[in-house]
Amino acid sequence: MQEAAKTPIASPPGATAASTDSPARYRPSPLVIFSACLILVGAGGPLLLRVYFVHGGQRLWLSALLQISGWPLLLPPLCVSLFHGRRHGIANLLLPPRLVGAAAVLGGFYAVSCYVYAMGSQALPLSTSSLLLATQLAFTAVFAFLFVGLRFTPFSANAVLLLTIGPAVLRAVLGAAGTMVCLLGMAIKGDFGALRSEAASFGLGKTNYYLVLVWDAVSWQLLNLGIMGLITCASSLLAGIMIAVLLPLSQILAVMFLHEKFDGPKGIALVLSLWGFASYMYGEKVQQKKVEAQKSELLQQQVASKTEDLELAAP
Ligand SMILES: Nc1ncnc2[nH]cnc12
Repeated sequence: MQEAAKTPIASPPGATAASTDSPARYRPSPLVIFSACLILVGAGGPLLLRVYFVHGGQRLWLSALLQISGWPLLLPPLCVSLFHGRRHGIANLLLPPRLVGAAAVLGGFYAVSCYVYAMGSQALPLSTSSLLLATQLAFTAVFAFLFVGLRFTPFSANAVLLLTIGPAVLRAVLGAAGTMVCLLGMAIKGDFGALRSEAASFGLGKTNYYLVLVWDAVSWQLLNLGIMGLITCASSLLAGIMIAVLLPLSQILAVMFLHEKFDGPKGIALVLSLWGFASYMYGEKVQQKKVEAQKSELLQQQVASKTEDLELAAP
């Protein structure tokens, strides 16, 4: 998308390469569409976390764990990728230990950030905590501006190829490290002992208590998988935009399932986020048209110079 437009040498793996002789049209790749859908389905993560608190849940480390612990869901597709990639040599599939170490440290910070998000979700209505989630876009935009103005070289193109497997591995490492921190926090705070009594007194019943926990963990994982997919296949900016799009969706879900009020400021936030999304899409279209126009101009110049050469060479 936007970052891809700045990288004329290689497109990100998920971008549908437009051939030079096809009409100038941008089509998001199936992977990009799939990742965007995962983010929309992942809206269930913040919703179910709020359901947990609204109906009597109180354990903060447990709710941080829910946001992280779905990472084993990545293992089956990861094993399939590794199995398919084995003919390129197992050494090529292993990530450098320093990178794995860095992901593990980040996993620790991730656990703390999930704990803080859980505090927000406990104290605030879903529509307000979603508003905070959407502010990620501002940070993403700044970091995308700082780091992603880089052009693709053969080395970074190779890195993109490696990264098609890398993010899933890194996410699993991040999740495993974060899970350890949350389990430790749960043990210290006595969450394991409190689980049974919390389930027994849960407003929606014992079975629903466990269902809420399981589906919340799954939803958060889908949300984060979608975010990672968009970052890898399109751009971090588009990922940020999609997270911001979760805002109106969360507001609608909050009104429907949690009977939250829909007041003026929330309406303004909703209009602004939809406007921002539309503006991004429009900008993408304009940018893509410019790139395609440059491409076809270049093609015409090449054809003209070839014709000239042929005319000169003719007897
Ligand atoms: N991507 C994310 N954003 C905010 N909170 C989260 N908790 C788990 N994943 C999260």
